[in-house]
Amino acid sequence: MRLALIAHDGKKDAMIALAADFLPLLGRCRLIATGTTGTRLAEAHGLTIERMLSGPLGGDLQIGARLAVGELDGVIFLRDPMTPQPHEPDINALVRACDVHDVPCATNVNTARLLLARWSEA
Ligand SMILES: O=C(CO)COP(=O)(O)O
Repeated sequence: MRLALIAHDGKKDAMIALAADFLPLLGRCRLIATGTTGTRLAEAHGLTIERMLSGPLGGDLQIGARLAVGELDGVIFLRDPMTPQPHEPDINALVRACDVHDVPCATNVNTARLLLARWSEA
C-alpha cells in the first residue's frame, strides 16, 4: 500500500492524532508526505516517510506527479477550508488528479478514518 499524507497547518495536529490511531497500518505502508507534514509525522511517530517539498513550494505537485503515473494507492489530504492557501491551484490539481485516476482521497478526518479502517482490514 502506497499512501500520501498531507495536512495544512491548521490540520497538522489532527493528522498526528489520526496517524496515532492507525500506526500498525501506516508502519506497513510506503509513505510519502509534503515536507512539514512528513517531518511532524516522523518526529511524532517514528514513521519512515519520503518527504517531498513543502506544499507551497510544490510538494502537492510532486505527489500529484507520483499519483499520475500509478505510484500511489491513496491520499489523506487534511485541507484547512478556513484558511486561504497561496498554492490553491496546486491543491486543486492534486485533488483533481485523484479524481482523474480514481485514487481514493480523504480530505477530512472522518473520511480518512473510514478509509484507513478499511485498509487496515486488507
Ligand atoms: O501545504 C501543504 C499542502 O497543500 C502542506 O505542506 P507542508 O506539509 O509542507 O506544510
